[in-house]
Amino acid sequence: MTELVVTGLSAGYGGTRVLRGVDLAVPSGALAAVLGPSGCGKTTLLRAVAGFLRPSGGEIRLGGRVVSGSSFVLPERRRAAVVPQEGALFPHLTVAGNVGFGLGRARRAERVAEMLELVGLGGYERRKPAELSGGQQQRVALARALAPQPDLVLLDEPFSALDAGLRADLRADVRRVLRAAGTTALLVTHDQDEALSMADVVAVMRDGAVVQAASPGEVYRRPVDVGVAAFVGEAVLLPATASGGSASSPLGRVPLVGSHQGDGVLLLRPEQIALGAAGVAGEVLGVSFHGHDSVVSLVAAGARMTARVSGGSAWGSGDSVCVSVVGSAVFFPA
Ligand SMILES: Nc1ncnc2c1ncn2[C@@H]1O[C@H](COP(=O)(O)OP(=O)(O)OP(=O)(O)O)[C@@H](O)[C@H]1O
Repeated sequence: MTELVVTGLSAGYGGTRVLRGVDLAVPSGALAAVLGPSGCGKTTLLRAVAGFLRPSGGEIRLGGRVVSGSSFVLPERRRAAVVPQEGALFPHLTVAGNVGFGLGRARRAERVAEMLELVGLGGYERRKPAELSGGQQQRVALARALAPQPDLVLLDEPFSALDAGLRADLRADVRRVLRAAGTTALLVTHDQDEALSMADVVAVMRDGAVVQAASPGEVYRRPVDVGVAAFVGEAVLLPATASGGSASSPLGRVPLVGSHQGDGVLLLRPEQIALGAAGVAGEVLGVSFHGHDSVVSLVAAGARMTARVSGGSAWGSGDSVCVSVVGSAVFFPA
């Protein structure tokens, strides 16, 4: 059982502080995605957990053992494996040589075969990395990371170099492989789709701290503030005045999650904005088609917003529409 618990972690480079009190708990066997804008400290957190960086304060526990804090455990003694962005394979070694690198001789061949089977690359043992696609190379990198049976796998934007289709396939595969191995994992990404679709826990970072860590559904539906709301998924933010379980807004009275009083901001998601026969009058500003759905930008009662409608949109620029709200909104007091 390898729970990862990070408490009040501070770290930086030279005199510059990057992590400012990071708190994060990843249950044993869970995958946590660390999501945040460029430069917020995601990779720095991963490097501190791996042991490549000595934190200036706070604590990291791995499976109950302090690896950073009152004592400092060297990276090679942490039983953590890193899967970097790309280019991590030894080019002169075969696939089998890469996966078996660092394994004891006794069970090496058996373990290599087992790992390659797990990542769907049985039969590729003799290939060189240059003879593999980008996605296959990342699978080999994952197989190599898992081969020594680490307690924790650290993935640093492992899909960023791949095209969209391959990325989606590989995400699902990596999730399956990590679950099958029962390994606790930390995935650094700036891709919200990746975080929401893969993770058990999404940790949103901002300015060197975790501002919310919860299940993907919780972070999407109950973001802790407007910043998280706008960063995770698309947000429709409307001025509103709350009284009890509902609020008055440009789209009329909207039911709220919880009870509030006074002025603030309403959060709705584009799929909660319905275009139909009833509601507040609005005008379509533009439509972007995405295959499975379309995003309609519009203005209603002086407020700009976007609606997500399934399939091809029946609307076009300049059309008059009636706008209503589906479900309840999160309210952030001013
Ligand atoms: N080796 C280093 N020396 C000095 N400063 C660094 C070093 N590595 C990163 N930084 C700085 O630390 C801050 C956080 O960097 P980090 O790589 O952790 O961010 P990130 O959230 O992973 O960003 P990205 O999504 O762009 O990879 C940035 O301001 C960066 O410039």
